[in-house]
Amino acid sequence: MAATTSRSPITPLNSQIQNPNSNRNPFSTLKPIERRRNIHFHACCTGKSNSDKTQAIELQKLMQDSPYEFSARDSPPSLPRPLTSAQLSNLASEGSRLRVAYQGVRGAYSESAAEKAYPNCEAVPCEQFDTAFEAVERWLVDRAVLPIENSLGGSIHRNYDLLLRHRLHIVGEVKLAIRHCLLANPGIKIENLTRVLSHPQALAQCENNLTKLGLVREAVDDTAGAAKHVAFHGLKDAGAVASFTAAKIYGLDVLAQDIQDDSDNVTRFLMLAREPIIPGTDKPFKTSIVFSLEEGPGMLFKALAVFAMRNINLTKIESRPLQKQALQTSDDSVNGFPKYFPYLFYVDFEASMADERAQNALGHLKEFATFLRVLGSYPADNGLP
Ligand SMILES: O=C(O)C(=O)C[C@]1(C(=O)O)C=C[C@@H](O)C=C1
Repeated sequence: MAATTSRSPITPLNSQIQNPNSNRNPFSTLKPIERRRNIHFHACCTGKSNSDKTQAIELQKLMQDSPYEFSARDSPPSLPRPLTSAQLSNLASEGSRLRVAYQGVRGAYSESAAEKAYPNCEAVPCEQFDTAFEAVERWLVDRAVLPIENSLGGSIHRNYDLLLRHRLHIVGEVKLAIRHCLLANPGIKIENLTRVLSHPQALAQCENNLTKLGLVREAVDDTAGAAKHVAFHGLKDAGAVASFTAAKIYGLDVLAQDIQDDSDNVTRFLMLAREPIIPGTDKPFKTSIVFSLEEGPGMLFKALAVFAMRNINLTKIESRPLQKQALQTSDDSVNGFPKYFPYLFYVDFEASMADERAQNALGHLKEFATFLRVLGSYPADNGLP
């Protein structure tokens, strides 16, 4: 995978999570155990070493005792420890174990994506997407792997917004084939089910099949969390849409496999880091940017033309409302409402920032964009999902 450049200390974006004495050195002063802003890390991890395994077994016992999510607040000693300088120097060498944050609990697709992106990594579960971003910013982990779009369900808007709010860099992408199963407690049959729990994206990807089964959908934080909930509560009327792996972890039966509405169900995940990678031209690269434009006829057309005229292929465009911007002046509004809403445009294109065409295109775009940020330039995942 792509190597990082030198790992200079970062300043956390939000002063609430910055130690005032930190002097910008994350090792000397950041205290991850003192949780602020209500950060919850799931304490279980994919233990592979002996000590990790012992820890994982202990945590499993605790989880069995309690049907509720086990969080750092409940047991501070099991919080992920800050990286040591020795670990950091190891990170530069091939095959070292990176700590990679993902959203969800064990058995989530995001965990598989993290392991696909970084094969020897220690996948660190986080309750929310924001937590995963913050875990990287606070040097608790090295990377985050987060879903950004799915071939059936479309964009994961929350992560687009978080990409802008946080200052992490996209350092890679990984595509994962998503094969959903309908899971239930042992002995429960499909006809016993009245409702089904899962992540909203997963429910959307199985929309037609779940409608045919007449099941009421209930949204939860992640697919594996749904499986865990069904198992721990011994639910008889509810199933979960989750992975085969989640069925094994939580001891559920697989009532149906491949229940996604289309067999080609692929989610694209982004790999995020504190430092950007140095873009190359030795292999296919992609670049992700976000920009805003003045309101006016043809502005978006003009913006996209900077790529077309240089023969740069766009692979994705997403628009999101520009939040927290003051509403337009009264001259611009009709009956007290703004005449238009300001938008941000997220664009992915097939070129490296090391490519002169990309540099010229962005130079051109800057001439009339009101805001422009490069989110990352990274090797494209053109392999089989
Ligand atoms: O809930 C999970 O298992 C996740 O990893 C999240 C997620 C998503 O947010 O899109 C990831 C892949 C699938 O598309 C469904 C759910």
